[in-house]
Amino acid sequence: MKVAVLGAAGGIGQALALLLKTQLPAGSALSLYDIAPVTPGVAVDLSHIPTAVTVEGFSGEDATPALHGADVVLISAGVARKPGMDRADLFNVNAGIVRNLIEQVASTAPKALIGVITNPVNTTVAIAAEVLKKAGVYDKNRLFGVSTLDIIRANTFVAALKGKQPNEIEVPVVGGHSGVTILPLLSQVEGVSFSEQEVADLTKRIQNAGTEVVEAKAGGGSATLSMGQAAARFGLSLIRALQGEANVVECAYVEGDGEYARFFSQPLLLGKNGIVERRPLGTLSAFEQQALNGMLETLKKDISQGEEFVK
Ligand SMILES: NC(=O)C1=CN([C@@H]2O[C@H](COP(=O)(O)OP(=O)(O)OC[C@H]3O[C@@H](n4cnc5c(N)ncnc54)[C@H](O)[C@@H]3O)[C@@H](O)[C@H]2O)C=CC1
Ligand SMILES: O=C([O-])CC(=O)C(=O)O
Repeated sequence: MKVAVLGAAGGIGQALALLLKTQLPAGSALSLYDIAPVTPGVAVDLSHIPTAVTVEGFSGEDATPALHGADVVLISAGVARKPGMDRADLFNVNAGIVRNLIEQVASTAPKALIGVITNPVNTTVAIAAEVLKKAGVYDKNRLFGVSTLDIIRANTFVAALKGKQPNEIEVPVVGGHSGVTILPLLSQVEGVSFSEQEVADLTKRIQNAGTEVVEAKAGGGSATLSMGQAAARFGLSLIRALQGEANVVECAYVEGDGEYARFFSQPLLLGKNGIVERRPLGTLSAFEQQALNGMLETLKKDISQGEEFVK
């Protein structure tokens, strides 16, 4: 299996590359690309770690040398937030970067499973879909917005509140990946229950967790290490599914049946061709139903901004 990371010299990219170098199955290939000239050096650095995963690094304007034969492409290229900014403020710079990189994926690795990390995810995934469509290679079962960070944060916060081990907790998080569009389904977490106040407070903390990191880093960027971990979890799940493992389920932001919005994060059964089954959201509490209704206008606006950008 070959995994390409685009944006590999950045904060997320380097953390992700390290985790993939140490956790991909033996015999895998890791291919790193970033516009930054340091990228081949990042690959040389990683290549000294004794695992059976080969590493190559490419820099400059052309991503295609990194993409040949890629089974999975994870994209974190672009700019990150500073305090006072919203994820949507990244659109002006990141929309063009994602369009350009997806055009190269479309021409070089059209069958790859693509995970978009670059913000604003609610919009960049719509851009990616439209670019792939224009190129005639769009398959909605192969394109994912990576929202795994919301899930691992939710697991951490719930475990801490309830005195559980973080690995015992799995919170489905649905919707999108910014502000009110992030909706943790706390009513579905097994083995714990919450007061109304706890639900309100936890939901708000999970929705604002990105901003919590941006403010704590005080102008030095946004979440990189936790996002590296989240992207590694998601990328490794894609690889396990591609290799035929059964029952690999992850939430991600994908095109579905449009019941709520064209793109929506929901639990997905993954397989050798990407999404095998979009799982229903299940029973929602009154709080969750209200939050779901309340997010749709924002989410739809974010999506149409991406669609319009490519038109
Ligand atoms: N989906 C999610 O949950 C999360 C998404 N993010 C987003 O991920 C993105 C990256 O964040 P960081 O790694 O912290 O930023 P960073 O600034 O540390 O790294 C970004 C990398 O992208 C590269 N880059 C810029 N333009 C490029 C281009 N045209 N082609 C190739 N590479 C290019 C830069 O050289 C840099 O190495 C941001 O948009 C951020 O908002 C961040 C955290 C969570
Ligand atoms: O908040 C940001 O800008 C980065 C991000 O998406 C997150 O940490 O969830």
